[in-house]
Amino acid sequence: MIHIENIRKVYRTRGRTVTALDDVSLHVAPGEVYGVIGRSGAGKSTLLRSVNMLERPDRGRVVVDGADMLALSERDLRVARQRTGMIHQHFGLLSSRDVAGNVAFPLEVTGTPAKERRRKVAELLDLVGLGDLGRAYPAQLSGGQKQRVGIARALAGSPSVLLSDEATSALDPETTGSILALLRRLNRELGLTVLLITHEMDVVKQICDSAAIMSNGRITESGSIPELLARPDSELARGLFPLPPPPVRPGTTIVDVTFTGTDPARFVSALARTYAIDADILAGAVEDVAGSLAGRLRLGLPGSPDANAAPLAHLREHGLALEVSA
Ligand SMILES: Nc1ncnc2c1ncn2[C@@H]1O[C@H](COP(=O)(O)OP(=O)(O)OP(=O)(O)O)[C@@H](O)[C@H]1O
Repeated sequence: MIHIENIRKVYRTRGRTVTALDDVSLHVAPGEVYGVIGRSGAGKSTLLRSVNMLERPDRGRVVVDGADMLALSERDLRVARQRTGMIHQHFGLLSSRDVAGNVAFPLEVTGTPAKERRRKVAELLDLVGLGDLGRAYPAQLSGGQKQRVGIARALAGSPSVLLSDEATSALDPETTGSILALLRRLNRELGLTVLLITHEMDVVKQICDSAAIMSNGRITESGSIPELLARPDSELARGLFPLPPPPVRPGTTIVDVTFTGTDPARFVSALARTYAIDADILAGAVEDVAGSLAGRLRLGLPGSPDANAAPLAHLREHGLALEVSA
């Protein structure tokens, strides 16, 4: 649905040169919720804005729903942008217009007749749970309600793709949860593909099917969440399930096991059953990630890593990612 290939973007301002995107490629499949996570300045906004050409990459290729975005004329680009809705951290609502007027705005721009506009606005407000707030003004709304208006407006052009620019960063955790649940529902019910950028691991944990980690204008890790968690030394796993530094325990093998879709009790009891090992559980973080159980568990196995070669191989053979320290 979104194919970004080897894009590069360099900003040059007053003698300063910043490479915001350094050979970035990303592939978002139709119907998935894809999160790009990274620190401030990593290049996330530039990447997101390159999808609908709010920023034009210096080179590379961006294809959205079959349209080669860099090759489009201004007119065709306007049409392609309507198929790509966008929501923002600070909502971007017009304070002089009521809720219905804000949602109607893109429909006015594209010349939708008034009657059709009214029908569509009512339908969109119902969809985002604001059916009775059409006459309210943005100043009268909570942050969560404002973002719902932003989402309704972004969906006015019946887009196939929704771009979310830190949409929950200005919201408290509970409201964040309800907006993410709404995005997930729209993703499932409308088949909407969602590409979001965030600096919060919790957002990835709550709704993403796939993710990429960005740092200094580059993508350091990308793939589906189970794929990423299965990688040895996964940066995403460490971010999602932080554990304290490993303790020093002479004569013990410390192993951090990352798992997804497995009940951790199963591999701990398999070690006891097959190898008669009494593993100590030293730390752990287990959560529901995108609907399945995932986490990291730190085990202490008696003996050196060499002495534990067979049980460690057994764990790896069962698809678990391990980080071993003595
Ligand atoms: N219009 C611009 N002109 C010059 N430099 C820019 C411009 N936009 C972004 N940059 C620089 O490009 C780099 C990447 O910025 P970008 O906003 O894409 O990162 P980000 O990961 O979204 O960070 P944040 O979460 O703080 O917005 C930063 O060093 C930033 O200062």
